Amino acid sequence: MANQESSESKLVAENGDEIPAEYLEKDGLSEAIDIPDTWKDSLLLDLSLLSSSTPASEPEHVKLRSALSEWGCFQIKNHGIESSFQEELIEVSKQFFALASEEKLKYSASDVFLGYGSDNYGKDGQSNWNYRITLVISPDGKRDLQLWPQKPEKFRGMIDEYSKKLLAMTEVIYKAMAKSLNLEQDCFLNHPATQGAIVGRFGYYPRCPCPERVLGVKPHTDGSTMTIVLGDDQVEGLQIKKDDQWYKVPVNPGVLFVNLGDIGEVMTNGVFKAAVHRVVTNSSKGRISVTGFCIPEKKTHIEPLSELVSLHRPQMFKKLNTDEYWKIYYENYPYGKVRKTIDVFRF
Ligand SMILES: O=C(O)CCC(=O)C(=O)O
Ligand SMILES: [Fe+2]
Repeated sequence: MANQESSESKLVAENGDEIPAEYLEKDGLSEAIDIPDTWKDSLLLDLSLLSSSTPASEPEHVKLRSALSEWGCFQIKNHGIESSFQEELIEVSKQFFALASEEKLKYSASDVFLGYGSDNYGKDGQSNWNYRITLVISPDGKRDLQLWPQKPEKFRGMIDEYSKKLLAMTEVIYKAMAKSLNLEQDCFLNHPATQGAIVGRFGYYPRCPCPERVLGVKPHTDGSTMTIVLGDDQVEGLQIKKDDQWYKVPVNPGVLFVNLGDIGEVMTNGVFKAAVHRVVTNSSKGRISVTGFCIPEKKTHIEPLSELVSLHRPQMFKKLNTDEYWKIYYENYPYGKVRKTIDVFRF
């Protein structure tokens, strides 16, 4: 990864300079369309109808199952996080990115993934138009507080509070996923894939003079079990791909976006899909997002749940070791060789 000093100066193109070739997509971007109205409703779930006391017969479980099998993602409302809290977290994140470079660079790390920096890979067409700070936010014992910003003053407290809310939400969703598949309700929660950590990625996508050829994040699936995105409610940017067509994720105040990652697809033996997604840029507005990735522990072996393997549905993925998985993910992720790392583990 390029050093943080140079990555900090590269995005000055947002002020009208020429865009460095490393950000430019050779062939431009394929167009995205709105999600058809018929699907929009099916992809918006009411989390209050999916709490642990809800019987599996609740129709919202059918919606959940079909959203994850067809799209690998959905949006949630009535999740218990106040809109005012969401707005404040976006605002405080924005204030962090508005700080002087010198202050932000205090939190850069040698790690390819954690700390402050940008997805700057230095080769033509490979860099993403963003700044981000990535932190382990849960459980408390796995946090590296050296990387947690001291400014703005409220940031740490809000991250702490959000991590607790996220954890509670993931538990509800894992249980609902199990029920939607007629499985024992704790089968995901008790699985090693959900015992790791939640990593928070606070992202800033500056406005970009050439959104037709520059992406905030290139097409990928997440290396997570599940991911929850809190997006700016003023600016679109996230898009999902289904059957070779890109769709814009609608901006909906108070609503969160949930997608399955590669590990979730492996666990469910491909019954649920990891959503392929990307982030586009915008010529008039910058965008902020707060993404929570639920990732398994290092050196963990993951294979499909035996309940989802049968004569009719043979095992689709080999047992994977998370260290091996991440090695392949990082060898390929920025370079566009393998967009879905789990394809390597497919039978
Ligand atoms: O900013 C977003 O909306 C999503 C970011 C994302 O896909 C990622 O960091 O993996
Ligand atoms: Fe992602």
